[in-house]
Amino acid sequence: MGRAAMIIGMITVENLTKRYGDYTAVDDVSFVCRPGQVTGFLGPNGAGKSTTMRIIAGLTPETSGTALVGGRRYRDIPNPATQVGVLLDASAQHAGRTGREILRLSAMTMGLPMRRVDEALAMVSLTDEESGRRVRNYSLGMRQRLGIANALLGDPQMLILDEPANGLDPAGIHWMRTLLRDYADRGGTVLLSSHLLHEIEIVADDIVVIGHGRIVAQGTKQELLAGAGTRVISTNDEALGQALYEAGLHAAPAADGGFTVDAAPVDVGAVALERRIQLIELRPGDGARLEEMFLQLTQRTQRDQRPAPDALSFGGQS
Ligand SMILES: Nc1ncnc2c1ncn2[C@@H]1O[C@H](COP(=O)(O)OP(=O)(O)OP(=O)(O)O)[C@@H](O)[C@H]1O
Repeated sequence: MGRAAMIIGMITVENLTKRYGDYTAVDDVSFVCRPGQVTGFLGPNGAGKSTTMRIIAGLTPETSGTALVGGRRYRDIPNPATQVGVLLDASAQHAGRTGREILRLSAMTMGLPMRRVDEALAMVSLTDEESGRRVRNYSLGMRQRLGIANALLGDPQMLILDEPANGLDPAGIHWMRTLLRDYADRGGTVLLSSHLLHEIEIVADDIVVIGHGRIVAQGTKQELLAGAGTRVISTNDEALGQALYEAGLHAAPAADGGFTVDAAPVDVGAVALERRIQLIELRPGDGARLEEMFLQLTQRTQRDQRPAPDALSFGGQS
């Protein structure tokens, strides 16, 4: 494949840095979002997700580095909304207009036929009655749906969504996941941010974790979860802990009983078998370590300290 074919539909962020005075909001960030994949952009509040996405969407100038969509800077793309759909702040939509008016204006700006407005409204399940109401009377969930409709209006190849699940109820969140999965399965590229690990874990193929402006982990979901070791619970955890220790395996007690062990399930099972310890549960770890890392990151953020990036580096390449 030639370089031109490779970059179609890719979002490429390279050594991106954004400083506000002395404060570095985004610090040498690099990652790639690929067609057919949902890339989850995960980080606690204030980590730099929105700033990175605003730079990608051409709304905030970078201090250094590059952010390209389909090989070009956003502001160099003619009629960009037909290439990349963006939802950054659902509450920023004009409160005095109706949902339908907002979409009609966008369609006109993009030179799209008005039937796209109905198609986009149908895609996000906003009824005629709802789309005829003024946005100031919308719930946050309805604003998110309208924002997603706006992002999808130009039938773009790429989507950039900042915390789109905010304000959605469980059914709404399920609906959005299905929509994003289908969109990616049809070859679309999705960059999706969230401050909730669980939300990202369910829908994303690739995960980029950011804290204090820096990437602290990135890779495919499998890669990041593969490092999660083995979860084991037995009828005699005291004996199991001793046996694992003697076998030279590092085992950390888990909050809900048993251990998370830095080894493959087959090795943990072998130790238990040798000591005739009955197991109740033996399975690959479920991202506990990713969760632990993310929790540390969140706690550090709340204490407003800078983390030592090395102490947090995890799994795949960073
Ligand atoms: N215009 C600005 N001037 C000064 N500092 C800013 C500006 N915009 C963002 N910041 C700071 O940059 C940091 C990153 O903010 P950003 O909004 O990108 O984080 P985030 O990961 O999107 O968080 P959240 O989940 O809370 O939206 C924050 O500390 C924020 O206060």
